[in-house]
Formats: sequence, C-alpha cells, structure tokens
Amino acid sequence: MNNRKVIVKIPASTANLGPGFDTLGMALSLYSWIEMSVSERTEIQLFGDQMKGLPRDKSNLIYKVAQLVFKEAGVSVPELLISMYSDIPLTRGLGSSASAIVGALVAANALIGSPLTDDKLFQIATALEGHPDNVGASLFGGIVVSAWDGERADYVRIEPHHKLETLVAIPAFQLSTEKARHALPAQISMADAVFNVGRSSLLVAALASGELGIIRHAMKDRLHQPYRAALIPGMTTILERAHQFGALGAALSGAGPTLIAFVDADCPDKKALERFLLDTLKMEGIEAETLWLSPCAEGPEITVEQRSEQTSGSLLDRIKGDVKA
Ligand SMILES: Nc1ncnc2c1ncn2[C@@H]1O[C@H](COP(=O)(O)OP(=O)(O)OP(=O)(O)O)[C@@H](O)[C@H]1O
Ligand SMILES: N[C@@H](CCO)C(=O)O
Repeated sequence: MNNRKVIVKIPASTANLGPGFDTLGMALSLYSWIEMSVSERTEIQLFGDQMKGLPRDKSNLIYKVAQLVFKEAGVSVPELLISMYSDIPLTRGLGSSASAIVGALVAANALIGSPLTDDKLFQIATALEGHPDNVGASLFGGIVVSAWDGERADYVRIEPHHKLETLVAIPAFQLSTEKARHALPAQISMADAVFNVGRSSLLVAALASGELGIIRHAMKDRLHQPYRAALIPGMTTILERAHQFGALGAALSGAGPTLIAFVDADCPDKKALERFLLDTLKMEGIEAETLWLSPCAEGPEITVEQRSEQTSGSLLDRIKGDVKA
C-alpha cells in the first residue's frame, strides 16, 4: 500500500431529471480527477479554476472522506498526498460534491486493496450527500434510479439510450444545494404527489424502453422546480418552451442553477436550442456557459500503479488532453 498511487476519474451528474426529486440521476461526460498516495506528511494540491477557495489541509472533504474508508476497513493511513483537478463547476447543479465524495471513497478504497464493495461505498456516499441521486450516478455511471430510507439505499441502473445527448446552460452564479432545498415546502398536496409519481414513473419507463418521444411530458414536475423558480430567473420559460427549439425535454439540473435539455442526437438545429437557452437567461441579466454533454455510461475509471513506475508525473501531466477543451 505504501508504494501505491491511485488515480480516479469521476463523472459529473445531473439529478432529479425533472420529477425524480432525490431519486433519479444521470452521469455526464464532464469529469474530475483525484490522485491519492500514502505520504509522511499530508499535502493537498488543488488544480484548476473550479477548486479556488477549497481547503488544502485535513479539513478538505477528500481527506475526511478517505479517512472514513480507512476507519470502515480497520486500517490506519493518517497521512496522504492528494491532488485534484476538476472540470465540474462547484455549486451549479452538476454534482461537484457527489463527484468529490465518490472520488475520495473509490480512491481511498483502491489504495488499500479495495476491501469495501461498491454497494458499501454507495451506502456511505448516500449518507454523506444526504440523497442517493448524484452519488449513484457518479458511482455506477449511466442513469441510476435509487431510493433511500435514511438507512439503506437501493438502486437500479439503466443504460442511456445511444441517441440521448444533453445541453447544459450553466449560469455565472452559484446556488448551494442547501439554499435551494430551503426554498422547498415541508408539505405538498396529494394531487401534486400523484402528479410526480406519474411523471417520474413515465420517465423511467421511457428512458428504459427508449421511447424518447414521451420525455417532454414525463419531465414535468411539481415537487421542487416551481418552488426554486424564483432563484433561477428564466428557468420557467426555458422549461416551458425548450421543446419548441427541438429539445426532448428540459429540467433544472440538480438543485440548480444549471438548466439541462435532453436532446436527440439527430436534432436538426442544435444551435437554435443553444441560442434560446442563452438568450432567455440573458434577458434576465444572466450570463451563462453552454456545454454539450453525453450521458457517461461508466462510473469511476481507476488506475493503480506503483509510485516508482516511469509513468508517474504530476496529475496535470497525466490527464492533459483529457480535460475539457
Ligand atoms: N473537490 C472538492 N473538495 C472539497 N470540497 C468540495 C469539492 N467539490 C465540492 N466540494 C464541496 O461541495 C460544495 C458544493 O456542493 P453543492 O451540493 O452545494 O453543489 P453541487 O454538488 O455542485 O450541485 P448539485 O448537488 O446541485 O448537483 C462546495 O461548495 C464544496 O464545499
Ligand atoms: N436531489 C437534490 C440534488 C442536488 O444535490 C436536490 O434537488 O436538492
């Protein structure tokens, strides 16, 4: 173990997919990387604009989560060398915290010979994140349908349809999950609960069977998006009108503020959809970045090597060419 170096590449994720609040997640082709090895003194290197302001001492989330794995496995590894680079923007609704938690769990587990099963990692990740949707997608890849009762999380993974693509519009402001959850009511009506059970069930069936045409009706939601709309000006217009510009459906990504449109790869005018999202946000005074992302069918990619191997170099050298252009 002392000589081992682990590098993991973890996908971002979009949660809820509209009606599946805290239940549905899909991994996306945007990534973060964590390198971890045993050291004599803990050192944390954070690379990239997304990592600005995060702690570089033992209070860092990656270090703390790694220690949970060692404790669970009954081993002691107090000092770690950790490097991280991420293309996943923080607090924008693309699962940055879930990717950090999953990456730390997977890297720490691989460092000590993988004593913990994926299911165990999923249970820990869900308890840490507080809901299974983002962590399930980052850990298993593809589309993950999950349920958590506060003690145990169960899931089923669905292979994403080969024609499914997504367009995300990432507003230039942050919105923490905590703040976006505070906007939600403590109770909802039976009519709204029935509405969401119907849409969420329809969406899962559509994604599993490849009936993409029904997605537009299935992505509707009354549980969280209406209450969060005031935090994301322009959101309601985008959700209501995205289909007119060729989207299969649209939703708030996770807790927002990112908006996500599901698109058929054969959509004839992708530029028009992109312009519609950007223009709608701009009319509200919001600058945004758009990215075309594919569903990521795989969970974390794990590389374990001996530190003495010739292949070693800095994390940035290793992943160069793989990062977002
Ligand atoms: N690599 C990291 N190292 C340490 N902390 C991180 C890292 N990545 C994310 N975090 C923590 O997670 C917080 C963001 O979590 P939050 O749940 O608010 O947003 P998100 O995960 O990006 O979006 P969403 O959950 O809506 O998809 C950051 O402010 C930071 O505290
Ligand atoms: N299901 C979560 C995802 C964000 O972490 C929410 O919408 O609050």
